[in-house]
Formats: sequence, structure tokens, C-alpha cells
Amino acid sequence: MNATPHLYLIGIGSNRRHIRHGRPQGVVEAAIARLDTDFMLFDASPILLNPAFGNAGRDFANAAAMIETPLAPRQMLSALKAIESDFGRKPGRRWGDRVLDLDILAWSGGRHHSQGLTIPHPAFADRPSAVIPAAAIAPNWPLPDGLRVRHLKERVGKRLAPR
Ligand SMILES: Nc1nc2c(c(=O)[nH]1)N=C(CO)CN2
Repeated sequence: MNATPHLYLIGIGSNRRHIRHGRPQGVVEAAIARLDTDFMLFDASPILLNPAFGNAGRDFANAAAMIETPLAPRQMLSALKAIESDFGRKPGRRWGDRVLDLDILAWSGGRHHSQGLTIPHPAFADRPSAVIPAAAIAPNWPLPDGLRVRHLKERVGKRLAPR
């Protein structure tokens, strides 16, 4: 195993009830607790309740977490998928309702591209549901294109539709 620690910015989302954790907010809280158990969790954002974008239907609970781990990106992806599946997520339905969605938004290694995994997450900058929680815990996080996470927030903030 690579012993160099990496920092990861993780996006967390849910828009389904869980038999044990209850409403999406409860699922996101439980996911944050699980990340704290499995990794070195530095910080987690408040939970944001917001309408689904795309055709995913029900409202989402979203949050972001900052984690330190020696895991490389593909190992991290596998670890996150294992947590999703422990929460009962069925793989495959990319845009469907989901119990738990864990996305690697960014990591300290800059750009990464491998089969099925692109970091920074290609939709990160466009999604208020990812950018707002991420900016709450990591406003100065540097992105490979030179922007910081707080700059993404300034941009998406102008497009947030009132409820
Ligand atoms: N508000 C919100 N909408 C979504 C989200 C999400 O995390 N938050 N995730 C989706 C599929 O990844 C589709 N739509």
C-alpha cells in the first residue's frame, strides 16, 4: 500500500428512505458517521436539502466530507462503492433515485483519469448540491484549473433557483 496520505473531497447524496436510517438526511448523517469510522474524517458540511436536478425525482439531502487516507483513487472508489452497497444501493441506474451516492469530487493529487473515474468529478463545478457543501468545509481547496472551491460557489450561487 502507498503510505503517502492523500486528501479527498467527497460528495454525499441521498433521496430515498433507508429502513434503519430513515429519511435522506438520516442516511447522509449515517454515511458521514461511516466515513468517520472507515477513514480519517477531517470535516463534514451541514446537510443541504434541495430539489433533484435531472430526472431523479424526489428531493435530495447532500453534504460534503474531507478525508485523509493512503488509498489511491481507484482504491478509494472501491471503498466508497462498498459503502454505497452496504447502504443498499443497486448499481447501474445512473440517474435513478438512490439510497446513497458517494462521489469523489476532488483529491490532493490533481487530475486523475482511469476507467470509469475522472477527478475532479466532471459535474462538480455545475452542481450547487456538491459545490455549496464543499465550499462550507473547503473554500480554499485548489482545483487543477487554478480556481478554488469558493470560486465555484460564487458561480453556481448565481444560478440557484429559489424554491
Ligand atoms: N439535488 C440533487 N440532485 C441530484 C443528485 C444530487 O446529489 N443532488 N444526484 C443525482 C445523480 O447523481 C441526480 N440529481
